[in-house]
Amino acid sequence: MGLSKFAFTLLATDPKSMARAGLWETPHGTIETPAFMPVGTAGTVKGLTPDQLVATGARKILANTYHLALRPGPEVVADLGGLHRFFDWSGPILTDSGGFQIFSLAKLSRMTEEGVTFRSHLDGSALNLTPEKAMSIQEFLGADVIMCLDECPPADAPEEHILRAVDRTTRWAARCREAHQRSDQALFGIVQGGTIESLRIRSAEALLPFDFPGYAVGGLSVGEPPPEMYRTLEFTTPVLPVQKPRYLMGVGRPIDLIEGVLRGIDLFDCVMPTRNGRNGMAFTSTGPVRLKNARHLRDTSPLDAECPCQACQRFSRGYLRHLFMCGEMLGPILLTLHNLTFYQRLMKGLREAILEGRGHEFRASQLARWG
Ligand SMILES: CNc1nc2cc3c(=O)[nH]c(N)nc3c(CC[C@H]3O[C@@H](OC)[C@H](OC)[C@@H]3OC)c2[nH]1
Repeated sequence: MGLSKFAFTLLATDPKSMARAGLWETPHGTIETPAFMPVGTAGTVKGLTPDQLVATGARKILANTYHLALRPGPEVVADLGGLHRFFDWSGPILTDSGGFQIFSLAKLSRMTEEGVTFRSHLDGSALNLTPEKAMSIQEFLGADVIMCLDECPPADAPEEHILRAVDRTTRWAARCREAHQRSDQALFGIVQGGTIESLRIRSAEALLPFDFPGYAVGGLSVGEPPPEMYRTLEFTTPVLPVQKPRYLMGVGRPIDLIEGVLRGIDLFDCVMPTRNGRNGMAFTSTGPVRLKNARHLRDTSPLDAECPCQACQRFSRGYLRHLFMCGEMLGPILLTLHNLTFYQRLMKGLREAILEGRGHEFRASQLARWG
């Protein structure tokens, strides 16, 4: 059975929370969970070479179907050897189905039962994304983990809109399951339902019979208050299979990763460490640091004394600030390197705490230091 390639082994579950630590086998290596996946939208984590990315501790990255489907196009990526060859990444890769990006990026988009029609944000050309096309695109790209095409309603959508999105997402999941051919790829179902318990349960229960190798919690990190996201996880993850990985899409800040793990999430992705890094905002073990702030002008201290990354081991805060003030490209590169190292070290610490039975104490230990 092809999907035996995606065995997920639980190593420990925290006695006082839903936190778990596990090992997830993929055709491109084993992922230690909980894990954070850096976002690489157009086939690159902006500013980093693959070796630098490995140095941060990352073992899995994302590409993004919407961007690559438009440019250079799935067939071109396939002709160039597929995503792993394309950016010479030997680790696992996950792609999204593209539906979410279409709503956040495309100029015009319209959704019907058939699929989503939209105009490319690049050249305005009209495109049509159906569940079947989302499968063939992701098969051409060749990621290890691919996502169903789903409908992610805005956080403030009325309940009947969220209900319609849940049921369409379920119908599209059936079409994706039907259309997906490659047995060396794991197709994840995506649970919708906003922050409404009955609709989250409806969505999760409707996806269980498909026996997906993993389940994503979608429809969050779309503007809802964090406590609403946490509450939603509390009644959503228990409906999902214990023995399958759970992926919370688009999340989040460091505290959101901790709160998500404590509520049973295994995988995360977010642009925050890379995007904030490019803008001079660093996550550190004593809280966030805005490097463009004048207070760092003559600061000889490292960005984060506990961090093993190049930015912290070799340079002063004064130098890093200088790079940003001059618009030097080394600034964003070094802070991207640092922020991803911070996220990977955070997940490593959380995983070790869970393995030692003290996962539930991890939040307090971190918050005390972040100020
Ligand atoms: C920021 N908040 C957020 N909430 C989200 C909710 C959904 C959702 O319900 N369904 C789908 N299909 N995708 C979602 C996504 C996009 C994740 C992708 O966004 C990409 O980041 C730019 C990344 O791809 C490099 C990732 O692909 C795996 C969300 N992002």
